[in-house]
Amino acid sequence: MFKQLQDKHQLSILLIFSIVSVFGITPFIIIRFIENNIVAALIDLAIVSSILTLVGYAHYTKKPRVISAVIALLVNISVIAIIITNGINSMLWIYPVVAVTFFLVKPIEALILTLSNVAIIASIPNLFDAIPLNSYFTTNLMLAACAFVYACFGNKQLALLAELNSTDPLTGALNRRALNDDTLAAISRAERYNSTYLLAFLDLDFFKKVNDEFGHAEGDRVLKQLVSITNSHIRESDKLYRFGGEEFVLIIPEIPSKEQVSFINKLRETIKNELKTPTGNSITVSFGVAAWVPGTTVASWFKRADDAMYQAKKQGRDCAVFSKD
Ligand SMILES: Nc1nc2c(ncn2[C@@H]2O[C@H](COP(=O)(O)OP(=O)(O)OP(=O)(O)O)[C@@H](O)[C@H]2O)c(=O)[nH]1
Repeated sequence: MFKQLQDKHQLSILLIFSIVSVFGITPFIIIRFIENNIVAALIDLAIVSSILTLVGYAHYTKKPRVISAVIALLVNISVIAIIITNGINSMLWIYPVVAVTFFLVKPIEALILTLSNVAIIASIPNLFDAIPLNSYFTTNLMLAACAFVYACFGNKQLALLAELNSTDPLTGALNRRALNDDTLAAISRAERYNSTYLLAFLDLDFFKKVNDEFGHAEGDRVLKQLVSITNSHIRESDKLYRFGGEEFVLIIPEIPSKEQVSFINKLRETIKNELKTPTGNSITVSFGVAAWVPGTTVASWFKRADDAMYQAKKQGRDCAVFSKD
């Protein structure tokens, strides 16, 4: 989920960056041709066309992060090339390049790239005859420090947004939005690799009684504890989602057919042994389970698991029913 949000965010940044680059650099291509500074004009032309091609490619492949890193390298190398070619006249381009580098790659990578670039430019002979070297260093380091702090802060905000976007606030389980995305991803993965996947509905038995007898706050505690128990008995690749109310969904990838029934029943028994009312009575869970089969859609998968859940409740609860469809 975080990766998806980060990719979307990065694609938007790349789009804005390409528009700004075209409008910012194109006039200089014309000016340099008019001034007969052909090398500088060709470097600018190469920069703009490379950025447009790379940004287009990032949108086409939906893989913006590698492309962002390539563009960061490209603009940093280009600014060195243009300063070597044009001297002090192109010196000011270092500032937008430093700033944009922090939008393109991780803050620490941007910092390393920027410091290396600033140092390389400082070593160009005769460049600092006209401007003081200490001002050059100070202004660039100030800009890099501010951009670094801002980029770290932005990354944290994005991670928080992704968490809020995908997590159920009461229990900390993944939410329905994440479930829809991950079910689609599971189906395409299963279709591509023909791998085994289980989708299990978990529903607390007689949960209304817990609320009625011990109050809603106690009901909330039970929901949280169910999530905590379940999460501590599944693998990291197995994911638990709150479907709504006292109903949860587990997506379990790569589980061999002969282990499926025993895994689900062991989990059911564990929950029964560990999840208690304040008076010490066990709270049980029913399972409705459907394995991925070729031709499964999100709707058909949920329906098969839901039908199996209906059977589990009908059979008296505290049991697991596997869909036979
Ligand atoms: N405490 C608490 N209760 C909730 C929450 N969401 C739903 N519920 C309660 O969950 C109960 C669900 O009741 P039912 O659908 O009758 O299910 P049940 O009592 O578990 O019965 P079976 O599923 O048939 O075994 C209702 O009392 C809801 O108020 C929640 O976030 N917190």
